[in-house]
Amino acid sequence: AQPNVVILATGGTIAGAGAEATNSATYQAAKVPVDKLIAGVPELAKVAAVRGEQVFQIASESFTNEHLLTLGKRVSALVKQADVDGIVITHGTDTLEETAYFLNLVIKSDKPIVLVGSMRPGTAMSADGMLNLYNAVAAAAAKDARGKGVLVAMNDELNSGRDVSKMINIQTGAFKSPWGPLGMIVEGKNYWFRLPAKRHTVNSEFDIDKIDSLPVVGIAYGHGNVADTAYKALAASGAKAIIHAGTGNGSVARNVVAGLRELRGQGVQIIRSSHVNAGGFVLRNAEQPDDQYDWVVAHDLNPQKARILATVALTKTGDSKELQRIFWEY
Ligand SMILES: NC(=O)C[C@H](N)C(=O)O
Repeated sequence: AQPNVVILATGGTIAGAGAEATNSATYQAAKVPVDKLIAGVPELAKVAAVRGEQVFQIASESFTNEHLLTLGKRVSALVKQADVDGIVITHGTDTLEETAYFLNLVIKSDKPIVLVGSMRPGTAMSADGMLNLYNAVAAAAAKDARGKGVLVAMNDELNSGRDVSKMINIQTGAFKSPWGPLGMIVEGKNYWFRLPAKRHTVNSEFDIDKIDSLPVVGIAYGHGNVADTAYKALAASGAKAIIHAGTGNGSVARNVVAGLRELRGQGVQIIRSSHVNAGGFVLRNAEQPDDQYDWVVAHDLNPQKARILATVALTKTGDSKELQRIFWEY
């Protein structure tokens, strides 16, 4: 019998439509329903018995914590079913890396969960959605994709949902991992080269079935001439942790240090990340005395991924040492 793959559709450009075939960048996201997406790629039937569910129909920049919870709980329920072998999630590309990492942390299953999007709407010349969707379904249907954590299948690559990030906003090769892809997918066949080193899915201490709300975690950007205004505003509006999207090695401007120490004194967790493009790697006690200030470093996670991990971790602990352990391990 064929493997059963469920496609959970959430919107994005892969469900987008533009006025003309020349509109590769000017179009409306989240227009085409999942049944039409599936009907558009009849070859899917060759690799799996596919059925679709429309979970949301939104552009991914509008994803909220509530969307993450709803989607996560649906994925968790489906992977427990004996008649489901793999899950594909169609998703806008803007926050795809966040949702992929979230699911990688909270879904207790080794069944393949594969996120996919496209950079061009289906109405455009050289639209990339059809092939990406075909490859994502083929990847999710394959036994060899099990146990590798949540995956992203785009542009012939299989990337870890933990590492992958949208690196450019136009080209189809937009998704890259700073540490390289796990494998390639060509003509619907997976070729693996490496495995994730960090804890995920079945080896994670987090479980979506036990999470019913997520705390607010904010991100503030480090740059020249910066003040502590944004950090303080985030804390005042209820953020339990603030990700410092820092310069370089998560460095913190002289003008901001005192404000962050004050916020930490009030109980807000301060997490140093970096906004350098090729993947920041923030070292503890380098640039700033984290032990002394009781701050946390985000390791190699970019600011938006650090937000996801902090949000999930804070459902279990408010202890900064525990948070730091979690940032090393996931
Ligand atoms: N390429 C895309 O999917 C971009 C779109 N803004 C989205 O994230 O929904």
